[in-house]
Amino acid sequence: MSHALRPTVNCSLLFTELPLHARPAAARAAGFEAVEFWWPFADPVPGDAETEAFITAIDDAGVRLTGLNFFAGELPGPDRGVLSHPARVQEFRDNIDAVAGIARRTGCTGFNALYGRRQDGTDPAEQDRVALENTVAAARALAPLGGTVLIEPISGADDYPLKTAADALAFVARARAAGAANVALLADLYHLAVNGDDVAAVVRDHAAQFGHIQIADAPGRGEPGTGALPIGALLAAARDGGYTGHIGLEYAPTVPSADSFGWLKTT
Ligand SMILES: O=C(O)C(=O)CO
Repeated sequence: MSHALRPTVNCSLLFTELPLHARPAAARAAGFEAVEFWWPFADPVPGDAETEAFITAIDDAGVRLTGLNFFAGELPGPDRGVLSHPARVQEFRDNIDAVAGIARRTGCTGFNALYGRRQDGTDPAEQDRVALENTVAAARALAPLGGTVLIEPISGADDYPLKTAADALAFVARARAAGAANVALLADLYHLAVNGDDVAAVVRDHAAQFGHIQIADAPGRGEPGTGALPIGALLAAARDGGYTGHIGLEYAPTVPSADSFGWLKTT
């Protein structure tokens, strides 16, 4: 990237041609210094050997882990997060400890807690209450490690209640009012655009408060240049607006992953 914004490669969408543990090294070979992952294990609490293998893959590759999603149920799949699921509170709470353990070992500080879809037969207000309590618990556990709990509007599921930046910012404000200062919006420019948000206005008005930015082009979720989103201009505006964090490259490449970075030279 031709500006000061720093890329981090989302190894849950990029380099999926390779086994999970080979992806950090592939990102390094492509010239990157940082990676992020969706929760890379099937269970909320992985075994010690699984955890070690994951951390070793990152350490051996010589990259930094900058972002990690909390356990999100089946993703992609029916769940898209469990933060607001009353029946899954124990799984989420157990997962907080597992995430904190990885944070301690890796220095990772960005943790995406996907909200989850509305559940048939469950009062939305009850889901929102559970999400708030879980968020506060996660924020408290990660604060001593310098961690931030990220709240992300996503697209592709009508019953996922956080669709716009305003939706997520309202929830962030509630978490902060409940005492969790280390909670922030994850502005995924692709999801916001697909959901019809005014992405330029969101960046203009809130860039300095973003906890993290992720990018993919829209439509299609491919690498920048495969759709119509003015990603270069949006990232420049984010920088001008005071955003200094990483940029998560969270796209599904339309070409082999290693060949999908040409756009970086001109962005
Ligand atoms: O589910 C998705 O599409 C995500 O972006 C998760 O981080």
